[in-house]
Amino acid sequence: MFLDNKNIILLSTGSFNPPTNMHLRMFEIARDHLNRLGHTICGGLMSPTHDSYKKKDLAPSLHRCAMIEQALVALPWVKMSDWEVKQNGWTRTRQVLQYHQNHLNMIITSRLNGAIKVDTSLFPLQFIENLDANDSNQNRAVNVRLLCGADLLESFAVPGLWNDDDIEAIVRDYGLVVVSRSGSNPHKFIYESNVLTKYMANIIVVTEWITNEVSSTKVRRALSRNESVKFLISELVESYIKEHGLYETLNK
Ligand SMILES: Nc1ncnc2c1ncn2[C@@H]1O[C@H](COP(=O)(O)OP(=O)(O)OP(=O)(O)O)[C@@H](O)[C@H]1O
Ligand SMILES: NC(=O)c1ccc[n+]([C@@H]2O[C@H](COP(=O)(O)O)[C@@H](O)[C@H]2O)c1
Ligand SMILES: [Zn+2]
Repeated sequence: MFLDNKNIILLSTGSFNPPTNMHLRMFEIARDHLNRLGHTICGGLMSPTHDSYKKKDLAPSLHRCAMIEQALVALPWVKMSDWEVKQNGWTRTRQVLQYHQNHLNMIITSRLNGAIKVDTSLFPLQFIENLDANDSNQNRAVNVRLLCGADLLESFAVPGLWNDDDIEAIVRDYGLVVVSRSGSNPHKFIYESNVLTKYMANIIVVTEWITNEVSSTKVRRALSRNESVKFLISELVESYIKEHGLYETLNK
């Protein structure tokens, strides 16, 4: 029932419309915290949601993927996964976790057998090299965990947004790493949920003491007003946005 796997890949899902410095910092904050708890962070994944995820002012995934790639130049231990955006429609987060965990298991098995050729590009080279150097099966097992902000956790309570089965499977089979966000109270939220309390051992709450309330919504608003977004998003992402004229006007 409890995830005792120490090797972790952090997977963050979201719109990333556009990716902000806080999306990147979440990975760093989580990695520091989990290292202290004795886990090994083998890598990170950012998985942008499909275009059919109807969200206001959502830029086409082609641009969101390109912006994530630009943002990740500064964070090479995290990779962008375009699997979600390549599907025929929106994919539920449980299935996103499942796909990436299966893919990872396949890589681990194939490296062990040294036989089948599997695409390893989603994961940092260092991680793949470590797999090859490590011949113990036990040490090779890696758990994909969902990395999210506290607002995403709290969205579990929005009626009709998440299947109860999915919530249970996510906390039971994958686990959560939740970064606090001002205005949220993840501990209280866990306490008020029976299923989250049942699996609380699989939920790691990371308090972000250096709070930073940058959000994609605020960045889009600043861009549409022709205000500076310097130090809120990476310079490469900013150049990409300007080059493609993104977020110049917003829907009312
Ligand atoms: N400032 C922040 N603190 C903690 N978590 C954050 C922060 N900004 C984003 N996140 C997390 O990043 C993930 C992706 O979120 P998302 O793409 O919705 O970004 P956002 O900045 O909240 O965008 P939007 O304003 O468009 O909702 C979510 O898990 C969200 O909780
Ligand atoms: N039922 C589900 O699996 C479910 C519901 C709502 C949002 N989500 C995901 O959570 C993320 C939320 O992103 P936003 O905060 O940008 O809306 C997206 O990646 C979305 O696909 C999943
Ligand atoms: Zn959001």
